[in-house]
Amino acid sequence: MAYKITVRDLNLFYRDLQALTNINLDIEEKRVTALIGPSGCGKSTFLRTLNRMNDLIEGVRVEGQVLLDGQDLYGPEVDVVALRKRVGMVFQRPNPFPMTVYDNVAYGPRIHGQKDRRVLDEIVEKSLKSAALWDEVKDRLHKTALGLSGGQQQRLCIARLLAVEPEVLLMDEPTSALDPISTLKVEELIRELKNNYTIVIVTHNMQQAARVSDSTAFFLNGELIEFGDTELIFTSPRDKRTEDYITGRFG
Ligand SMILES: Nc1ncnc2c1ncn2[C@@H]1O[C@H](COP(=O)(O)OP(=O)(O)OP(=O)(O)O)[C@@H](O)[C@H]1O
Repeated sequence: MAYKITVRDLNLFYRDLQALTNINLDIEEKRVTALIGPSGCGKSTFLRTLNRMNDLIEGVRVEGQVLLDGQDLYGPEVDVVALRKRVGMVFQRPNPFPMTVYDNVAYGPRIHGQKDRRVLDEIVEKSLKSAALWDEVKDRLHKTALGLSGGQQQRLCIARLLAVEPEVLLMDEPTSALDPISTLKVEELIRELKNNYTIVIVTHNMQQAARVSDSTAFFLNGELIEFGDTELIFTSPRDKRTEDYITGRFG
């Protein structure tokens, strides 16, 4: 089994508050890993350690190692901009830029120096197709992205990520602001995307974790309580706390 990301003895502090304690976890390549647990248990904090988004928060201190293809993300020579291109992130609320659909998707490639219109056209089409959005927007590429529905906007944000050819997609409750039909579309998309990408998703929705993920990690109070095959976690958890959570006894 190939591991894309390996986390070793990871601790994270927000000043005096320890938000993650001694996390050890291996994330498999081209699989979906779900992070579950009650509010405040550290899921989003952990997700952000995987592309150093926590660097943007004042007072954060990280100990331990996060290896991407064996290379420590927190090493001194790491180029954080290049890292975030390899490990992209989708947020709870879709956040398209106030520009056209086309320009949203072309934004990343342009920043990285791509100017050739034909190449950009190809990237935009390919990314929108990969995000299962092309058919819905091909006739409105040059209209504002803000006119799309919430679900379409979220898939556009995914297309925008795909345009810079990432390897890992981090998704922080990507469907929490969407209606049920848009949610199902994004879930379908996630299952498609894992053929080509390693995906880590935070979700509050147990059914969603069961539907989309291959592995599930259960966090509680900043600790990783249990990690394993999603089916096993949901049918025969080893830890009583995992069982209590997935059966809705708390959280
Ligand atoms: N920017 C921050 N500054 C200080 N403390 C923070 C910050 N972000 C999170 N925390 C704290 O770290 C702990 C973990 O928070 P985190 O947001 O990672 O949990 P979560 O499991 O993602 O929660 P939720 O499901 O509600 O989003 C909480 O105690 C939270 O208050």
